[in-house]
Amino acid sequence: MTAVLRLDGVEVRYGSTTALAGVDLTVDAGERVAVVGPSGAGKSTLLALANGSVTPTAGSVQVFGVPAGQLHGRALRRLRARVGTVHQHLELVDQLRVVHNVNAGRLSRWPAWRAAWSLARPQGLPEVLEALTRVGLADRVFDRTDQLSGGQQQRVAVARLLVQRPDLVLADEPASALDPLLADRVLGLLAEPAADRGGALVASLHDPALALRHCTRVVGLVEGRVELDAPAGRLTLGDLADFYGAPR
Ligand SMILES: Nc1ncnc2c1ncn2[C@@H]1O[C@H](COP(=O)(O)OP(=O)(O)OP(=O)(O)O)[C@@H](O)[C@H]1O
Repeated sequence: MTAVLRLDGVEVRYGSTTALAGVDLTVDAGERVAVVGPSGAGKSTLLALANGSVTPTAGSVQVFGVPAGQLHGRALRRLRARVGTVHQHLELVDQLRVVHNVNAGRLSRWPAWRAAWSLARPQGLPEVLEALTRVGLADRVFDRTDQLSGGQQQRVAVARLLVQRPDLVLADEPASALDPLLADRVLGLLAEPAADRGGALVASLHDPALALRHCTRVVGLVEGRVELDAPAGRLTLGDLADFYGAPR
């Protein structure tokens, strides 16, 4: 079986900073992986490798069996359509209405004329409304995105991913601005491709309880190295507190 994501001996350096050092990690279909670790441990860098926005200084990264970073043209677009990211900084266009930001999730599947036409007359509205309903924002579809709160904008980014329908979901702190009920709802949505379509979820999560509730596996990074890799079912909140070195 081809792994959804495979990192072999990966190192990433930004100038004199080593963000990841000798990381080996294989994520198989159906897995929901929580990436945990202190601030600066390399979690975002790991996710960025998986969507090709960062290339390794050493080692190799394969996504669905294909070397990421070595693709061009149609093959690259095909891979990008299968990988959906909820970025830590969301990457929404503030001045656009919510509908346009959600539709951005499927631009790679649309011809250029349809994408351009959609700015004047939004295309595929039923699917956009369905995605927004699932994140609890159906009533904000035509609002300007910068009029939404931080947590609402985070849910727009999740709705954008839902209309994309990716197989591999990469989520960088996707619930950081959400209340506990919404956080659970959003994690459930992000886990669907892993549960239903043979995809996978890799999510950076600072909340250990969310990680244990929604993920099948926990990978812990410390200073760019994998220091913990265990099935979520074998870990307790106390284990994760120990991992972070928190007093219990
Ligand atoms: N573009 C960059 N240029 C220089 N250094 C960077 C860059 N991106 C990340 N780093 C450094 O790489 C290391 C890992 O950063 P990364 O963002 O992957 O950590 P993180 O675990 O996601 O942190 P956080 O939990 O605070 O988001 C840090 O020391 C960071 O300062």
